[in-house]
Amino acid sequence: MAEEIPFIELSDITFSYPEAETPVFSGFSGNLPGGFVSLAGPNGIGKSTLMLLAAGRLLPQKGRVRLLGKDTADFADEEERNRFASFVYQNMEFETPEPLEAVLSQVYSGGFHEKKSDQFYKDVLRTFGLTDLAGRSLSKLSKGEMQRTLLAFSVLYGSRSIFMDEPVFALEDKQKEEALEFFRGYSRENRVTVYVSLHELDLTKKYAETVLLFHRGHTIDVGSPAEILTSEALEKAYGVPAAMLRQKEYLDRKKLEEESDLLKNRGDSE
Ligand SMILES: Nc1ncnc2c1ncn2[C@@H]1O[C@H](COP(=O)(O)OP(=O)(O)OP(=O)(O)O)[C@@H](O)[C@H]1O
Repeated sequence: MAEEIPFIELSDITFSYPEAETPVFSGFSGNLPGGFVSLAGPNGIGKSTLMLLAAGRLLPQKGRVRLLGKDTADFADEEERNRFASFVYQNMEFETPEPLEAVLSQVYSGGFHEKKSDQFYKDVLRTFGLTDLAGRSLSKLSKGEMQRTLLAFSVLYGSRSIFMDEPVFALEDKQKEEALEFFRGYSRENRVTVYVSLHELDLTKKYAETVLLFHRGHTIDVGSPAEILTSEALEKAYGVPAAMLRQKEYLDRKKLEEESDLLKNRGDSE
């Protein structure tokens, strides 16, 4: 039987940000699975960096990263890289005055879905609550509306995998659940791997097929949420009693909101 290719294969990678004192990863190796996968673990442990490396947005200084068997250093161009993976960053802004509907349809028509259908397009807009915003200029969207737009972009674009860094923190609770439910179904039905970093463990428990729990010293526990997210493992990973994790989630959410406000204010004053 042919051996199955791991979704992500990290071989002895070392990665440091410019001018950082310590590398985020040093001589790290491991295979990570596909499916609908949530990344959990303390702040600054390397969840975003791992996704950026896997999606070919960053390259390691040493070692190799393979995504679906392809060395991320060997993408012929941006188009090939985007065909393999799209990336939803934590804070993205668009200054274009174009209406949402025009940009969404450009993303769909210029994207990688082989068969395009009006019904699918409409369903995506409806799922993310964008139908009534179709005429709104992208630069006039609220934070939550922008996050819903980015989620729709990632689905309409049709890459073989989607990486998303804290993509739902500004949404209302019901919208978060609807979005994650949709991505789980989309991932299964279309065999598209979706990696999502989420600071809310309850959402990971409810929706993820697989969780990656990052520990200091770069071990990553991999398995189903029920297997991995035990009180003992969480206390070890986060270094706080499991009962305090809700308070931590609240603080993480505040931090994400503050960072995003800071960025917006900076953009507004420029
Ligand atoms: N652009 C950058 N320049 C320098 N250092 C960075 C940069 N981005 C991240 N880092 C550092 O790299 C380390 C890993 O960061 P990363 O963002 O991957 O962690 P994370 O687990 O996603 O954290 P969080 O949960 O807070 O988003 C941290 O020490 C962080 O401060």
